[in-house]
Amino acid sequence: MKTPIKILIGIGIAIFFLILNIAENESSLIAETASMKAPLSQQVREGVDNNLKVKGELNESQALRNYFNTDNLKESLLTADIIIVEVEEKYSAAEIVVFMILIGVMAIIAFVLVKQGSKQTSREYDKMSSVEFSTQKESTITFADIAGNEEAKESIMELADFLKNPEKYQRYGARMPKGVILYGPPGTGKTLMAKALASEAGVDFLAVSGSDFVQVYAGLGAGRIRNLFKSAREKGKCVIFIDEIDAIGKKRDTGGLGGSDESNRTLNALLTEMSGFKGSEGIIVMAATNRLDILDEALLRPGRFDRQIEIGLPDLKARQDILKLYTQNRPIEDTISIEKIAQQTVYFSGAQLENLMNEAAIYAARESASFISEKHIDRALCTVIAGEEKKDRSNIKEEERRITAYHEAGHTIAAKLLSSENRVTKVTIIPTTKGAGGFSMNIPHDSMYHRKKDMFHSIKIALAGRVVEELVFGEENITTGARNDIQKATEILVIMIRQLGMNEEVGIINYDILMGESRGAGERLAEICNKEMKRLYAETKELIEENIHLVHAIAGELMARETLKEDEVNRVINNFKVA
Ligand SMILES: Nc1ncnc2c1ncn2[C@@H]1O[C@H](COP(=O)(O)OP(=O)(O)OP(=O)(O)O)[C@@H](O)[C@H]1O
Ligand SMILES: [Zn+2]
Repeated sequence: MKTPIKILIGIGIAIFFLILNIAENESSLIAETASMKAPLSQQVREGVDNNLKVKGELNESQALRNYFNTDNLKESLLTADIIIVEVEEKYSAAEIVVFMILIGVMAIIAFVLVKQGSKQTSREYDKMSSVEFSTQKESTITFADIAGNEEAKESIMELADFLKNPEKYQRYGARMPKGVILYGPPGTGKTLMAKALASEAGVDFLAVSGSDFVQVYAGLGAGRIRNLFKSAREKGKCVIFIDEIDAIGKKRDTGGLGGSDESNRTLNALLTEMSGFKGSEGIIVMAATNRLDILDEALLRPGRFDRQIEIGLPDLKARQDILKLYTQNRPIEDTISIEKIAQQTVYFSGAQLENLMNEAAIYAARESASFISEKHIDRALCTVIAGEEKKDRSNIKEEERRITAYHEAGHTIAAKLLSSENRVTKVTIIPTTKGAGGFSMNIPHDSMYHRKKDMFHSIKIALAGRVVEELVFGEENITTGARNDIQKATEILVIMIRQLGMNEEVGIINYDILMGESRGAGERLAEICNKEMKRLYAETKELIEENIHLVHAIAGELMARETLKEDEVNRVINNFKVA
């Protein structure tokens, strides 16, 4: 862009001088002698009168020559009977031609510049709207390269089968899922999963990032989406992978701030494209995000990203598997215990574990050591944890793990004791996207109605985390970990009391309807809710106190193994029943 700027400056200077020139030529006087109308002499003299410039053409008349020396030129000329004509000095034909050529040249330059610019923008536009995705035919990554996350792997393997044998599913009228969202913390292998799916199914892999679609030019994002799907269709079967889907798929603004218009348009294009292709076409769109909760609901509807798979941080066992994977092809000293490293790397993601082994390898290489030894790994641990005092940090972590283990054990034991129908399918102390720790429970119930007693049970199960914290660590050491639990318990209780007529004192009244008329009911309701909650908390505490041995057992197992599956939970509890 350098030459055009220089040309522009040149043109500017030319215009400036031209204007100056025109201004100078304004209102000149031409004096002629009466006898001689046409000036003969080449000599020109100028005089100034009342700011008027007088140009006299000198001919033989000596008189005129003298007049230039007087003060009052115009008057003197007139009294001397010299005709003066006041004229706008005309440009000569040559001057006009030059002037026109100049304007012409300028116009041409301007035209070329504009055209060049627009060509460049349109070229840029073309380049941008044709997304530069990385395509890989049968990328080399397979499911064998991914450790941990067994459940997620299983459901993605299912998809691979869908892609490989669509006929098998079509025969039964099964609809192939179009979109899958992988969600979870960064570096947990979401991209790996998508790549493995493509390679396992032997199809192309089209990878883009959501942030590629956030563009300055209006409509560009939407254009890129359309192009992406166009090339996908041309390829036939393929996996489209959209990393950071949240960049385009954030909840749409209903407030209508102009700024979000563009991303709305991109999101709409994506939704349209996804409804546009048939499942049988063999295209699967995979998207990854760190946060499922900020995505627009429209994205998660059936026919779009209707499968959501959580990819969590690895637990102890998964960390061991990942570490094994990354020590496989490295010279590791025999004395190194993978299990011990796994224990030291609580809350590490797969990417961090990979990084850890890589750093250790670098340290070993620097020393030209024959093996990667414990000291290299220790040093690498410090580097990866970056700056923080390793010892302190692992102490904090240990305490955190203990608290989380007991808190989750509380939920688990309460769930198992309150109803034999309750199944605890999984407990973990590895943070999930839903918060620290994780506890999942299946209650086989009639989904149409919830019984009053089930609702009370749900509240107690929610409170049990806090109850255990209080019982085991003391009232002063209770933590913020119960925030979501308290929210959930409150929500259930308030609905029971305000809307469902499940509290004798309040009666069978919908307080949301009544509220407008009776002021002060709010305070009374708050009092009743509080009283109810206190009762439920006390009952939960009693239940837990009687069974604290079970809590200790589950917490102990959790600290040792981080994640317990259903059968392991049942085994721990049953051990006590038999004894
Ligand atoms: N479960 C795993 N097994 C093996 N390697 C893993 C695993 N998880 C992560 N890694 C390593 O971490 C790297 C980064 O993983 P990946 O890019 O798939 O994470 P991601 O979840 O997509 O992260 P982000 O959210 O940051 O995009 C991988 O290339 C791999 O080396
Ligand atoms: Zn909890």
